[in-house]
Amino acid sequence: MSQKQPLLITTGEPAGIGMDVVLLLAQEGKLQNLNRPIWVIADANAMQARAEQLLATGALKSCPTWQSITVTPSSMTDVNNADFDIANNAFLLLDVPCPAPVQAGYIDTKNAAMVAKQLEIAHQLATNETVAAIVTGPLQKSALIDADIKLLDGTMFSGHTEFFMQQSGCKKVVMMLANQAMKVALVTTHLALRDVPAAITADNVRQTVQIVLDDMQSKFGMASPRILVCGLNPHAGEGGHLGMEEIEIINPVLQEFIAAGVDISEAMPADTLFTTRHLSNCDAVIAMYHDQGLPVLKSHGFGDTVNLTLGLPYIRTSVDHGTALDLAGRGEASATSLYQALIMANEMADKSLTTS
Ligand SMILES: NC(=O)c1ccc[n+]([C@@H]2O[C@H](COP(=O)([O-])OP(=O)(O)OC[C@H]3O[C@@H](n4cnc5c(N)ncnc54)[C@H](O)[C@@H]3O)[C@@H](O)[C@H]2O)c1
Ligand SMILES: N[C@H](C(=O)O)[C@H](O)COP(=O)(O)O
Repeated sequence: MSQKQPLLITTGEPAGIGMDVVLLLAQEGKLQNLNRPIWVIADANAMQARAEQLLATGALKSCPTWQSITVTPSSMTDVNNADFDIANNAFLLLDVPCPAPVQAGYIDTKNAAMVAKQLEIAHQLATNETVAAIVTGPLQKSALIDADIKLLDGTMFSGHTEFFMQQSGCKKVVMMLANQAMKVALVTTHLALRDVPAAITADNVRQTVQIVLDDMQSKFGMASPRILVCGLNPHAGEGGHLGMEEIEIINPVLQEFIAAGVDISEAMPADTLFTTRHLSNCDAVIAMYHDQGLPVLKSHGFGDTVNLTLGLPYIRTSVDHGTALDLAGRGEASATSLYQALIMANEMADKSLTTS
């Protein structure tokens, strides 16, 4: 095996495009050019079936080769000692079987536990440093919720970000999405819009800014990042006439950072923050909620964007897209976001080797 630790891909929802994009990158030789072994968690039979489906569409010209190993909690030692023939295989497949048959494009909630299992294994392998980073494929949050799969604290499964945060014992992590045009970090993540205002607390804003500052340095090598912050309300509250969160909560916290010499703005109107003049003079934007920041970012590079979690004890990057059930097995899914997520994880892993 190569001396470098592997990058671990979870393929997520088996009915979605997670396995498709792995197979497409393998065909292009893009899993093999990263200089690290690639491990992939999936159902081995479903992976074989998806490859045959993609061969039938013509999207795959020939079937990539991979080596397979069965994974159970008791076989983790085998995984750690896997003798992976990297020269002749695109990836090592960690086989986690699905209890129900997999049909591309059609969710079966009986397979939701297998999706959660992928994340548990990934967390375990990243925590014990068997793998250098986790790169997640898309899962269908509603399938896990419908199957009554909960986060560690007993609340509804809301996403990878919250899952890895709780598994790692972190009180707070930050979702950031990044592409060539911008980096956007979020104060709140997968929360109903009506619950957002209550979650905009001084502690939440302060912890978000601190994690962004720390990880912009440790993960992107920026010692003094320039950060712009969105207000919560239209026109950043219009001087208090359209909401008081900016005056009472957000700006007092931002002023603490400004006083400490951090290059950060006070709350700005979100509609004009995302303009070229401002973006060209900043390294990261902090948005208050999911659909304040992510639509702008994705409209500037859906397919070339990486989702990453800041504040975790290990590296986790992800695709920018969902399960795309309409494209699964059809050979029409783009694998560029997975490739960008792998490149970013690889660079961060190399960087942590040189700085540790
Ligand atoms: N990383 C993740 O796990 C992740 C990310 C986003 C959404 N989701 C989940 O995915 C499910 C479906 O979400 P959605 O429909 O909002 O978003 P989606 O990204 O699955 O699909 C939105 C549109 O983009 C297209 N698309 C998506 N990925 C593509 C690709 N690789 N190449 C070409 N076209 C692509 C789809 O065909 C669809 O038209 C939801 O359960 C959502 O929570 C998961
Ligand atoms: N909010 C993410 C996005 O829009 O791409 C997506 O839902 C994935 O979130 P997790 O990485 O937490 O599953």
